[in-house]
Amino acid sequence: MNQAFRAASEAAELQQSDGGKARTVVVDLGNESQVVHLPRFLPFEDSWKDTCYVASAGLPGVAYSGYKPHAHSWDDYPPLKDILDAVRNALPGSSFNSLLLNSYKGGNDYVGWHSDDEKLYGPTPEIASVSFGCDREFLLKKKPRTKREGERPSKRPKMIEHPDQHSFMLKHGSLLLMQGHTQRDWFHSVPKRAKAEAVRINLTFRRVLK
Ligand SMILES: O=C(O)CCC(=O)C(=O)O
Ligand SMILES: [Fe+2]
Repeated sequence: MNQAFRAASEAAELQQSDGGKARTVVVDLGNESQVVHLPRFLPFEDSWKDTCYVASAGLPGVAYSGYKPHAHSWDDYPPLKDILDAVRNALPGSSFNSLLLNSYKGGNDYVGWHSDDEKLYGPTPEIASVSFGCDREFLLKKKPRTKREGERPSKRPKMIEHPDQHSFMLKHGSLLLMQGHTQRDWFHSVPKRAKAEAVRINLTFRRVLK
């Protein structure tokens, strides 16, 4: 048995001493070949980093919810750069220069109501959201109406009434674009869903102003 196998099977024994809960399986394939399977090598809760931030060089740092993510370079993640290129091709004229990756390990992972209205995205941020993995619902809810600076009361009755809630099922490979005053006037969220068992990865491409 070579060194790597020995290390793996020792780890397997360790796991098996855990009341058999980890269900490590060591399969002797014969002829000095074997496979060791540790389904719970890392605890499910913290086996994967939940977020990752990628940005072009020279941009100011991003901070949200008291969290200041380290800015990785596009060269660190060539597949993410490829997706950025695909998004740019699909949306000519767009100028995304950063990306926030969120992973949802299952239906208990969620993003509460918020808007991405940080100053560094400017007054009308364009945000392109690409989803992979488990389908999850994405909700939009209109913010309570407050009178904006310099706004005069309108005398004309509103002709078009728009609904103040929307729901989108974001499927694997989908693209959702938030534009205009969506961040100023709307909240969005991805609520918990008991039935969503599989992992979902969401990428939001944004433009950080210099
Ligand atoms: O996961 C999603 O679809 C949305 C994520 C989001 O709202 C965010 O990263 O700000
Ligand atoms: Fe968001």
